[in-house]
Amino acid sequence: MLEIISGRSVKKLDADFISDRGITSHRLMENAAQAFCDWFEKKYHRNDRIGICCGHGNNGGDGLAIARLLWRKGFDVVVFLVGDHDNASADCRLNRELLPDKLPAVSLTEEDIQHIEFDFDVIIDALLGIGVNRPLSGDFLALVKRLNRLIHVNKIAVDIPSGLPSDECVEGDAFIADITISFQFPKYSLLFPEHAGFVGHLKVANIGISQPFFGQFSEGKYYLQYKDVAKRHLRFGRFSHKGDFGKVLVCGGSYGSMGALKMAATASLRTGSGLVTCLAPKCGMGILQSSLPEAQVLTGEGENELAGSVDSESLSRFDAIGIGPGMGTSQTSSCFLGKFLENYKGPLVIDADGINILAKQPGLLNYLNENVILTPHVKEFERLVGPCQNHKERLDKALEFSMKHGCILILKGAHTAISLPNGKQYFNSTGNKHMATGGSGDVLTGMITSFLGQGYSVENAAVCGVYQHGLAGQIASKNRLRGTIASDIVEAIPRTYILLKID
Ligand SMILES: NC(=O)C1=CN([C@@H]2O[C@H](COP(=O)(O)OP(=O)(O)OC[C@H]3O[C@@H](n4cnc5c(N)ncnc54)[C@H](O)[C@@H]3O)[C@@H](O)[C@H]2O)[C@H](O)CC1
Ligand SMILES: [K+]
Repeated sequence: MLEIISGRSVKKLDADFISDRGITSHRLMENAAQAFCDWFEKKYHRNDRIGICCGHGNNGGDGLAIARLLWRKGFDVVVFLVGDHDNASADCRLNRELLPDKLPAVSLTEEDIQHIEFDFDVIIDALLGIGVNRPLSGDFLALVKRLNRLIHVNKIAVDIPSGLPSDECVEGDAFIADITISFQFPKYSLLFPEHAGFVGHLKVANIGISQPFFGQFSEGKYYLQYKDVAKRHLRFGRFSHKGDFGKVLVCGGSYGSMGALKMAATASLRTGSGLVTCLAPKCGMGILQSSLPEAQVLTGEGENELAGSVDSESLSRFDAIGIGPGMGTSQTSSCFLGKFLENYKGPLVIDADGINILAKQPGLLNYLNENVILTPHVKEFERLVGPCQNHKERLDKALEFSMKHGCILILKGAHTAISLPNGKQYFNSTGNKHMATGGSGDVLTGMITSFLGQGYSVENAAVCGVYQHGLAGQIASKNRLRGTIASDIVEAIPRTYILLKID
């Protein structure tokens, strides 16, 4: 797993790594530049015209090293220098001295920036990195604004788009990148939805700092990787039977919202559950039986919404339960949820209207425990904890909530955050914008419920569910783009197992 550490710890991390390995800071910068160029070379052509904008700190140093390496490989490169290069950082200065004589390097003043022509196919932003300590102004601001106005140019940020602080929300302007190549781990603020428009597509480049080094600086925040997820999966043997794959119950649905329950139940089946039962109001019987013949259907007391109660003995027959999709938030459904929480203490996912009911009846929060996973999207989360000013505050509150109530909280979004009661937070690296479609959350509920039913720990069910849900979204949207619907995500779940090499 990639540790996400704060900007203020990066300098110390670099210094410790350098002294431990007996290398120079220049070498580490060279590694960073090389990692960038290895990626760049695969994507761009020698006849692309490349402008590299370099500040006077180490981010600028990275830019200058990148310019030299690309030039040596035969790329058409021009360097623009901005900032106080008379007082540049040592490695920035050294890389400036190492620039080949023939490589054009132009110092820009605020005045030049307004008039100079930027006729490039690619702009590389190495103006400011994690050392930014104030909003952009002067020549930096002028250049960033100018670059942001350029069209038909591919814009790439080195480490972080210039102007974005590494751990906080931006104030003022920042470089708008199509792609951000962040070194070693994604800087925390690159995961904020407020910054999505600046970051573009996020890639992480390994610059050779080993994981044990990160361990010493751990702040309990991690970016999920393929291999971290694969190893959390349980393996089933040749003689496994459907009982081993778990019996799960998905509860919810109401008149006009039965599709949500159907989606969750189908996702449980596609994730591998041995037996899936739906518990719905009476109006759901025909719909569910005919649209999902593989599932069993139980109906509760209510005609159009879940009503009354189910005794604890009946509930204890299931290995895991998911509750909430499409259930509505009426008084009747709220009473149903209250009685359900009183009677069921096993592995549980609460989603959608289940969460909305908890928000309306905070007394029910007392039923949360270490077996429970909550999966709110941003609006549901704010109903639960109150309005937040920005995503950073949301993430802090999510962790607080999880620690206070002893349950797992999954805050859904572009980099879904899984908060654990032990204070750790995992950030998802899979998924894309095409998953922002009705029913996508119900699919996640079904997947996590399925993993719980298969005997995964709550943490592993949450991690595998979130990661694989994103992967299924990527597969589903590959040839459908904005035409992707939630059922396509369900259909793609089996292929995530192929990618993860898990049968
Ligand atoms: N392990 C790694 O991740 C490595 C990262 N590297 C790169 O180094 C930068 C961080 O470098 P640093 O010198 O600390 O900071 P900056 O380059 O961002 O520049 C700081 C410099 O700029 C001044 N400054 C701050 N804010 C502003 C502003 N708004 N306007 C103008 N000037 C500003 C500040 O006073 C300093 O003088 C990291 O992001 C990576 O790109 C290394 O290459 C090695 C490994
Ligand atoms: K940058």
